[in-house]
Amino acid sequence: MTVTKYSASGNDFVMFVAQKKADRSELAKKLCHRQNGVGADGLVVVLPHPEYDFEWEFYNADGSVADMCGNASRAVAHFALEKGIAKDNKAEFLTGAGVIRATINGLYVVSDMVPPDIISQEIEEYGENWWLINSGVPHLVAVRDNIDKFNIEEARVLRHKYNANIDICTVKDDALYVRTYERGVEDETLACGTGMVACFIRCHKEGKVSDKMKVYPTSGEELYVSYEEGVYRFGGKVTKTFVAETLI
Ligand SMILES: N[C@@H](CCC[C@H](N)C(=O)O)C(=O)O
Repeated sequence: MTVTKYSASGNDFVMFVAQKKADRSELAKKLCHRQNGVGADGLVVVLPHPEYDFEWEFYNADGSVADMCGNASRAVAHFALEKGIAKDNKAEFLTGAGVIRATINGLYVVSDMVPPDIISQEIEEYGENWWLINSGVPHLVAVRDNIDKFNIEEARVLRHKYNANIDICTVKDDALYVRTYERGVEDETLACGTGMVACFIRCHKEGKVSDKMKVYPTSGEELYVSYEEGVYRFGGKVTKTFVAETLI
């Protein structure tokens, strides 16, 4: 099987085109395995759709299905354009969280995110206030003075208690800095798109950021999140790493 590997702000994905929906959970685990497979945070399968350019199946590295992935939404838009599945530098596709519209400009891809749901602003854990926000998938978000220290054991406890990804963020020098413990990878990843958007949403609602902010995840890559005409928008570069024939 031929697969394409992408990195989007440090989140990495294996992707391929298929014709029919299937349970590809075991395949996702094998392909995403860092030693015995291709190695990735997630698998994206692009499938035909009668109304949109395509629809996707998204799997985390542990084989679990997730409704949305902000970084993969940008990478798959680039992939679909190259394959001729999307046209005119635009991709419109169906995810478990709803329809994503992406604009592709070379390697720079911007996704219009699905409308978020702020589930709770009143969660108190480990001496701080967390907001539970669904920005496509659920994120528990705390804002701190600095994010140098991220207690992964505590994040793991919260991840299971709330069945959410866990994010800490800080605003510094007109930019937002974000670290995310990801569900389904079960560790901190180099970046998480829906996590960056969820952090922006909380900071924006609290008046800590302007309508458009540079955002830096753990990888150090520069992205932006904005709130324009009622839409949260997430943009940055994607990297097509390689195309390979797998024997898995
Ligand atoms: N890395 C993604 C989010 C992928 C899904 C997440 N791990 C979950 O299971 O909720 C992103 O860039 O948004």
